[in-house]
Amino acid sequence: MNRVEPVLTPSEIKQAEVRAIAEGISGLELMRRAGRAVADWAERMASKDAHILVAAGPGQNGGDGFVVAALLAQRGYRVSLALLGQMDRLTGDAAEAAKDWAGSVIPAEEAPFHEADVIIDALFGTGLSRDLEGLARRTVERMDAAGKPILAVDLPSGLDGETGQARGAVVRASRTVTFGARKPCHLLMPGRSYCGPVEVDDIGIGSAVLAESGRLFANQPALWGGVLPRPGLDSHKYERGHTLVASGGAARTGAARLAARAALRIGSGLVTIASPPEAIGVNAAQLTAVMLKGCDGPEGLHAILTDERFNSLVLGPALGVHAATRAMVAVAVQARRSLVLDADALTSFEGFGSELRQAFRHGPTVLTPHTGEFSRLFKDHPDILDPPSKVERARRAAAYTGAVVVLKGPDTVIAAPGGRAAINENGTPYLATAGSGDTLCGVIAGLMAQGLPAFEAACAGVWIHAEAGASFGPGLIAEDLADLLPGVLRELLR
Ligand SMILES: NC(=O)C1=CN([C@@H]2O[C@H](COP(=O)(O)OP(=O)(O)OC[C@H]3O[C@@H](n4cnc5c(N)ncnc54)[C@H](OP(=O)(O)O)[C@@H]3O)[C@@H](O)[C@H]2O)[C@@H](O)CC1
Ligand SMILES: Nc1ncnc2c1ncn2[C@@H]1O[C@H](COP(=O)(O)OP(=O)(O)O)[C@@H](O)[C@H]1O
Ligand SMILES: [K+]
Repeated sequence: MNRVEPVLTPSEIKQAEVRAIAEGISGLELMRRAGRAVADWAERMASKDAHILVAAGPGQNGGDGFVVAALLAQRGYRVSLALLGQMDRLTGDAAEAAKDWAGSVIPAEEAPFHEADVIIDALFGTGLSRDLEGLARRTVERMDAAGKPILAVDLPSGLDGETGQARGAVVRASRTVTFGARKPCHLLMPGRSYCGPVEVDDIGIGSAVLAESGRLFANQPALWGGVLPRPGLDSHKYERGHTLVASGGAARTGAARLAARAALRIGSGLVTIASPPEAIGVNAAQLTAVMLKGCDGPEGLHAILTDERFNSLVLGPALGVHAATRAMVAVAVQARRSLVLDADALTSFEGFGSELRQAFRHGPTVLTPHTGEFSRLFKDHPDILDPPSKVERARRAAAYTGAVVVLKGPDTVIAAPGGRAAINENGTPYLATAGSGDTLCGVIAGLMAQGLPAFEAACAGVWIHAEAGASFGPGLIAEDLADLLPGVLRELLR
């Protein structure tokens, strides 16, 4: 299993750079290594007679560009360099690196992007601090419109390194070479879609990066693979947990069954559907290994939960948006079982979001809203909804509720109340299909039933669910997902 991959924000990578410099390497040497890493990748993109155009910006990202230009010229390429800004305004290591470049410097407004075979985008990196306007914006737009292969230095210019949002205009890169660690913009949408494949070059700051990391990670098996449940030789089913999934009324039972089957497939020893009396017949007709119990509203749930063996619950899928659903959540919270809340269990709190303040701090709880549910749930909380970073929004929701928050989408973010967070990236758009979220709830609840802590269960559940979907691809429907889980588990547990 590979190592846990930290993701560093622009300010954290800056700290790591400072730390590395304090430990003895010079800033200029870091810049030279960064430039060399980019030049090596440029060589893989360009034929020997290629014309390579480096677009350098006014800061240290531009400094990297000067190093790349000088190296590629030394290696025999036809290289031109266009500068956004003035040579005599370059500062720090960039001013030093610019001395390596003996060629002419073309003003950015005259950069011949159309004549290049490969463009090196060294306009802006982690230091972009506001929306692009005027010449900076026009330069990014012209570079993009040229339709040439673009190799981005650190990140595609115009992307906000922390949020992954476009700031006015963005370069669409064919490949990106970044330094030390990936930044949030390489994983979050829409940023990820502008980067192309992202190469991380250590440039000698690996240990400094690790020292500055600790709060944000790429969601990969290395993060949670070590705690995945493995039944012992003498395990019996109750040791593998008993998941309870609440079903909706007679016309709304499918979502619960999707969640229940997924919980069973991921390894929960037993799974029971708690069904309203009028839906027992419908549910019974379609269940085999999953068990069934009558459950009439909050009182019914309370009665079932007197059996301590139900250790993990799913509430929400097709449960109905009303006060009774809120009351069922209250019963579940009182019972202090592992709890996954989704869909209607979240939407029922629209306008009642304040009731969630620290509501889940006593028991392991995971909330799995998609963007719409998230906005409804916290509509009276601009402090949670407003931050431009999806990671920050999920973290604030987690801190507010005391639950692990899984903010779903193509770049699902999982955040714990203490600030630990992970970004998922192994999904497929084919997961955008009805009932796929219900299955995810079952996977997470089934993992918690087997003893995984909420954050690890949520991270593992999101990754496994996405991997299952991606392994199927086109034509995927939610019914397929549970039966794809064994294949993913088999690989993970090898
Ligand atoms: N960290 C590391 O380990 C290493 C980092 N390295 C490299 O350093 C890069 C970070 O350098 P950086 O901090 O100088 O930032 P950078 O992206 O060049 O931009 C700042 C410049 O842009 C300007 N500016 C900003 N916004 C603007 C706008 N909207 N429109 C117009 N101008 C705007 C801003 O000017 P000002 O805001 O002062 O007006 C300033 O001049 C990093 O991405 C990596 O490539 C490597 O060399 C080695 C190891
Ligand atoms: N474009 C996408 N790429 C990857 N995963 C996606 C994409 N769109 C949706 N998903 C995933 O599909 C699932 C959809 O869940 P949800 O919106 O709750 O669906 P439903 O309510 O129909 O069950 C989530 O796990 C989400 O992360
Ligand atoms: K760049």
